[in-house]
Amino acid sequence: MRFPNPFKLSSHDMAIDLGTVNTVVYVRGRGIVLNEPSVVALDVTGGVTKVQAVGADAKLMMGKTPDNIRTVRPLRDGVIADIEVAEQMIKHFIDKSHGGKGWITRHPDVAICVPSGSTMVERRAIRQAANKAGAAKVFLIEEPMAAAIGAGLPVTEPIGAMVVDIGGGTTEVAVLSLQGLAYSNSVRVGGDKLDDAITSYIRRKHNLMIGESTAERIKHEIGMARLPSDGAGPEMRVKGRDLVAGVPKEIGVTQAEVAEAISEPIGQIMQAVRVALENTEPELAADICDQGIVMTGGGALLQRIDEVLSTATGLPVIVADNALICVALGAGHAMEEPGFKGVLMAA
Ligand SMILES: Nc1ncnc2c1ncn2[C@@H]1O[C@H](COP(=O)(O)OP(=O)(O)OP(=O)(O)O)[C@@H](O)[C@H]1O
Repeated sequence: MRFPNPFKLSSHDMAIDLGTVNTVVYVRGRGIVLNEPSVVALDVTGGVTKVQAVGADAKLMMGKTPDNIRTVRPLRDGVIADIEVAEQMIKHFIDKSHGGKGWITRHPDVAICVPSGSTMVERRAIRQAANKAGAAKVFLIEEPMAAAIGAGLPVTEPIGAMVVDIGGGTTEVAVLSLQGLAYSNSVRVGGDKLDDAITSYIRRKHNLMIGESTAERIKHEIGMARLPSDGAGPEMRVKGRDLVAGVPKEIGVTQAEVAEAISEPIGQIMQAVRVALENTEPELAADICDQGIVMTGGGALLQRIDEVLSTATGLPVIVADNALICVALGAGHAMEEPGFKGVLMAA
């Protein structure tokens, strides 16, 4: 097993949070250099598959492509679902992070974040994809550990800390102490499940079919983890296809409806945290009682989710600064700082 020696590392070395929804890249000495959707658009004309666009450009095409173009998200639930497309995406992002030129003259060492609940097979797939994309050495770091380092928690000390990282595909709940995971649980419920719940609710209640991007926009604009205290809350105009008449239609959706729609997946996330607390050793539980719970990931930005978690657990809850990039920041610091080297796993 070899860990990256910080004195030998070159400025090409990087940490990648390869997320289900977003990929964030940290380059040694430069910090976060890229934050783009994990989406690839493929041109499949005449049986030959070519990459048409990656990242933000590909996301713009989602749900709007002609027959010969397919948009693909190569990760599902935090792990690789389509290895060939994932490789192309990683290669594109590595290349772009170095300005699109020259990096290939010195292959970088790469630290990649993996869900704590991922299997050996899933981890091997990530390592292979990174190697084929041009990485020299690949190190893995568990997402909750990276999130905790990125959030500035005292992971090297004998103090228990709890992190709840709500991503697009998974929610990671972990208790950390002394650079290790004392408890971890990864449930395959995250922002995507909230979007799906909004889509099904609007289909059922309003007979309107909406696209993935519209569901996500509704969540960002008026999504709330609990029913608004002032009645139905604000309304958003939403467009889609009427399932009965088969024509485009616009309706109004209220904040209370969205809160009702997402209540089930929110409940599943709360349940995962309760299970984690039940399984935490008493001394660590005492520390968590003092320090509270830190939330990271894009899902932590859902309005009032911190309040819901605090009510469900009776503990103080803090949403980390930079919640969306915490994992990549933490993985980057783990590569750069010798004090954290114990958290990197040789893949
Ligand atoms: N303001 C917001 N309100 C609600 N949800 C949000 C907000 N901002 C981002 N999100 C959601 O956060 C999710 C993306 O978070 P993040 O980038 O942490 O996930 P990821 O790393 O791609 O996923 P995973 O860790 O599961 O692989 C998306 O579902 C997105 O819709």
